[in-house]
Amino acid sequence: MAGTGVFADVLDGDVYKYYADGEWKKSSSGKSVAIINPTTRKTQYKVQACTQEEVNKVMESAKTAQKTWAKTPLWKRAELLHKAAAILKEHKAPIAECLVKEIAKPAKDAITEVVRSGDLVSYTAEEGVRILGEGKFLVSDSFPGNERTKYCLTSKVPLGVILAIPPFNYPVNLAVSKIAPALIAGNSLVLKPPTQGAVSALHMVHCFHLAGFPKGLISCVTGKGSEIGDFLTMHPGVNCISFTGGDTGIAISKKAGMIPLQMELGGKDACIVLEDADLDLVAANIIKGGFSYSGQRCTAVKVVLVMESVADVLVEKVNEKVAKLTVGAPEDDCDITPVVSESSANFIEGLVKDAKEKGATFCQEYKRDGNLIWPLLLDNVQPDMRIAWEEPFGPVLPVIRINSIEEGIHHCNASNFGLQGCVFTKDVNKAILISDAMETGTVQINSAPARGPDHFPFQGLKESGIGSQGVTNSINMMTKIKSTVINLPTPSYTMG
Ligand SMILES: NC(=O)C1=CN([C@@H]2O[C@H](COP(=O)(O)OP(=O)(O)OC[C@H]3O[C@@H](n4cnc5c(N)ncnc54)[C@H](OP(=O)(O)O)[C@@H]3O)[C@@H](O)[C@H]2O)C=CC1
Ligand SMILES: O=C(O)[C@H](O)COP(=O)(O)O
Repeated sequence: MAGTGVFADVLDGDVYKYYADGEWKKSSSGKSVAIINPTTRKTQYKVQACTQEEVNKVMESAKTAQKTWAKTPLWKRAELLHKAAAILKEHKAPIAECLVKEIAKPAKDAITEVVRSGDLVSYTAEEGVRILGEGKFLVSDSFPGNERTKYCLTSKVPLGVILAIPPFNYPVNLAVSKIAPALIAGNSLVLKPPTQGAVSALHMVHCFHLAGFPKGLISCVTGKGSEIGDFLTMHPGVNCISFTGGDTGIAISKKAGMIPLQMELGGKDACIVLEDADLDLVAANIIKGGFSYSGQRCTAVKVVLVMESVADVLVEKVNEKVAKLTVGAPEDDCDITPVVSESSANFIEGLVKDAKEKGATFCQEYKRDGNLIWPLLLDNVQPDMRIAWEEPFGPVLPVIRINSIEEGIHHCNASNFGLQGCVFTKDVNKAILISDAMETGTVQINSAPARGPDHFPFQGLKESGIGSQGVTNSINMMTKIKSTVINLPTPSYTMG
């Protein structure tokens, strides 16, 4: 159970502690931040509201710990990560329990998130050993005007202190996707978990603690992003920020100093459906892509662009499946569970009302109880409706009927976002042309968008992000190239 057994140290009375210098601590602020259970809408947990002074101390320890960690052999760093991964998986049940309570993730998906996270940590350890164990050897005579007098040796070196800020929807997985590459590459890491999801993240951090990482190498400071966020992201001790979330990331990019940024932001992933598509496959993917975790995935299908000639049949097939979705509590493993907060539910409702006023066809009756919103397909959505462009982050999916492929591509590319998209057709040649024309970081052919498997490159164009993640890209992003050049007094040619 959360906060008990091996996790007892994390809890003090009814407030979870923060993690600094290898210890669980109470904040000197004497204040806490409440985490509201999206289902009961009552306070479920409380976390420390850390102070700026505490953040300063964490940054200092992170800097000191990193210097020693960078001198720790790569195989030893990998060994500790494998240990943490095993502990994480062993304790999947209490961590999943937190995910259910603080972000209303369906019970089975919560377990999957923790197991997937353990696998990600192990995979990163292995990948790190491979790619960080290799460098480059260059010789000078390949560049015009040079003799073979210079040998250049390159290797990848750590950046220093990495600040990781994940969002509420995958507070464990999107935290370890930053922690593991940072650590294997020889960096230290400061985690600022999302408030909704903080307790799951604290339990995950405890698994790293139990694995025996050096003091100060990993820290976790809690508090509202709106209160300590700027102080963290503009802190001079931070050498790199890896952020996943919404528009906040755009503001951070403008404020951060001259440091590498990895930004994974919002999306409006389009699903383009051609006349020749297998409509049963499309309907199944729209359900999985649009409604899993109640649409609260950056990679959720967020607009369907279907050719008019097959639209009626597709909408009917999707509606049949929507009717079968179970709606209710995450503890009961329902398909559709309450969205993360009341303000999120209100925002979604605003989009629905706007679509109603402007004449969208409601395939189901709009129904809401607290934060629980029943799945809703909106047909005949027009470009003047907000839902055609905005990201609901909820179980409401717009369908726009199109008369040409160009119209579909135009709608996709007119979006401010450019995360992923998908196209359904049996004609692979058309699929490739459409994929090339779509201004998104990834296009899936005949499947819904997805970030996983976690070693695939994952990146957004435009307002969807900066840089690329996925295990290998994240390790590379959290390192820089260091060159050593050996200058010879006379040219030397191999076997010369
Ligand atoms: N492209 C991708 O890979 C993904 C993108 N997302 C996107 O994330 C959004 C949903 O997640 P959500 O958690 O609501 O996103 P937010 O942008 O609201 O929050 C993300 C994180 O930023 C923190 N934060 C808030 N304000 C600041 C600040 N001023 N400085 C620093 N950090 C701050 C939050 O903390 P706190 O909770 O305390 O406010 C949280 O940890 C959606 O737009 C979704 O598309 C989600 C998953 C993957
Ligand atoms: O927030 C998200 O959407 C996650 O990054 C999704 O991961 P997945 O597409 O692999 O479920």
